[in-house]
Amino acid sequence: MPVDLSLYLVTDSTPAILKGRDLCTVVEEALKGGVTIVQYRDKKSDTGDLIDTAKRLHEVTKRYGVPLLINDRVDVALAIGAEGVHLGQDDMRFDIAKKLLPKDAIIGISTSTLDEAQKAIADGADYLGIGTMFATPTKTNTKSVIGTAGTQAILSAISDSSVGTVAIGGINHSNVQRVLYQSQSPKKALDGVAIVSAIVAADEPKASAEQFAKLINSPAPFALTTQAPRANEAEALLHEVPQIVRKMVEVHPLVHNMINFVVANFVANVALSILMVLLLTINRSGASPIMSPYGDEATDLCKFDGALLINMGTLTSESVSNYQKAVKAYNTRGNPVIYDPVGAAATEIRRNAVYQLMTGGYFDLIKGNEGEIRQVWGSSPVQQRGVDSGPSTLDGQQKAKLARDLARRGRNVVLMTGATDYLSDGERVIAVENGHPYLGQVTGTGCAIGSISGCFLTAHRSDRLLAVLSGILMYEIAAENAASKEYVRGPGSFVPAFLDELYAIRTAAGKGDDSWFVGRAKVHEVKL
Ligand SMILES: Cc1ncc(COP(=O)(O)OP(=O)(O)O)c(N)n1
Ligand SMILES: Cc1ncsc1CCOP(=O)(O)O
Repeated sequence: MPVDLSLYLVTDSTPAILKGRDLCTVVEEALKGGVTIVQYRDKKSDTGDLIDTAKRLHEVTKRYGVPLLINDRVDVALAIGAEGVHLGQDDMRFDIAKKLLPKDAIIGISTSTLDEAQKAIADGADYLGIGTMFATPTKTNTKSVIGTAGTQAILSAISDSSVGTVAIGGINHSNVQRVLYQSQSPKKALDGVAIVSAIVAADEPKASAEQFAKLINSPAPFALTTQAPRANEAEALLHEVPQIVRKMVEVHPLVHNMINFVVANFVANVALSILMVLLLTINRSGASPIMSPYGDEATDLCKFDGALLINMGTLTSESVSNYQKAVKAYNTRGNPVIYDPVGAAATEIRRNAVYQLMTGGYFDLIKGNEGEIRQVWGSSPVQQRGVDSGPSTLDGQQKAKLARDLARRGRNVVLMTGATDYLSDGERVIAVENGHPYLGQVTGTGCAIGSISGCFLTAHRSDRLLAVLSGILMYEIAAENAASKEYVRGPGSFVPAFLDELYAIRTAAGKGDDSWFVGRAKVHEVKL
């Protein structure tokens, strides 16, 4: 019978985690809460004590009809008749363990690379413990931290195998749904998650396990199925754009901007031109919009069910923890989160911030220039100077592929901005050639796209790519209209004209007038 790996408890008897409590009592509480498999992992005890504790644990797990596996020690598993073992790469060889253990014993193998996974499958492992997912104080001697992207790469390469899979390392209530969602490859998903401290160290292990079981068995609040491309995808999407703009105007969405101080004023004005906006920067004054980069406020602000924009243009030592708090609040509620990794590759601190944010939360949309998107992908070969993209080294097809691959990896939407914008949800790739060079000469015009996208993602949740596309088109057509005014002579006179044109489109759309859009979109689908 296949083993239920969905909520896999790995024990730890160290004082920092077990906190002096009786291991069997803690495990029994966790079993009451819904743990489906238990691994006894104890690196310190002598063999005699290991056997005694394992025996007691086995009495408990048998009462709940849940298998007990022993970490590393085939001899202990044999001594107490446990259902199986979990072996690391440096433990007893699989073929020897297989020979020693009963035929139906469960054998799980730790894997952090594709080679290890393939070898374990070829040997006949029942399941793979894939990790380390995230760095964790519970095990500091881990070989590598592979995140959801590394896990997805392994799952994708072994999708033909029916081997069981669990992820391990740093998994807790706030990230478990994202781990399951973002690790998923098109043909193979994780069968479960392995947890140590979030259950064993919890004040109430039963409640903790119950909460995990609930989260594992319900879809991630931000989960959406990506749409398969239609025959004439670009045309089909364009057909829907005017109604999405009308919807956005009607819905009046709120966007919580954690934006850099250089562009805050401009972004606020852009957003106000198209809707009502909740703008967060530094001060609060009377009834004007709330101004704060304070992550703790997100717990209240996310209740408005708008979007969150993280724009790390003016990063400080406190920014990342504030962003993380806000992302957690919005992710938990399933509201859209946009990440604009401004200047991502410029400094070591920014590169680390990208890593921390990408591993710590789910972003519905990642929006950036070529240099930023390359850094997020993790392959930036060039040092970015300031926040500009720098000279491009990719042709159109390569840009489209990078946007597609990053979106596929994160199971979200990616917008790579430039003279041509590339937008992808991992399946469809759309190139947009609207806009005007003046946009590149006014600071904040790129950042404002993050805020605009937030409005559209809030108003139209069922197709994120279409939502973002509608926002870009409204924005870039407004820019073209502004630049064509005869009184616009350069970036200075362009800005007020641009705000006016955004306002004009919003007013027209509010009256059901779609004429602003007719024949204007310069959009095509990129086939890869
Ligand atoms: C389910 C599961 N996956 C991975 C591990 C890690 O095992 P290993 O690499 O042997 O490291 P130690 O647990 O021995 O520190 C695991 N125990 N369980
Ligand atoms: C045993 C093990 N192997 C990789 S990470 C890890 C520990 C996971 O502990 P936690 O769930 O507390 O992060």
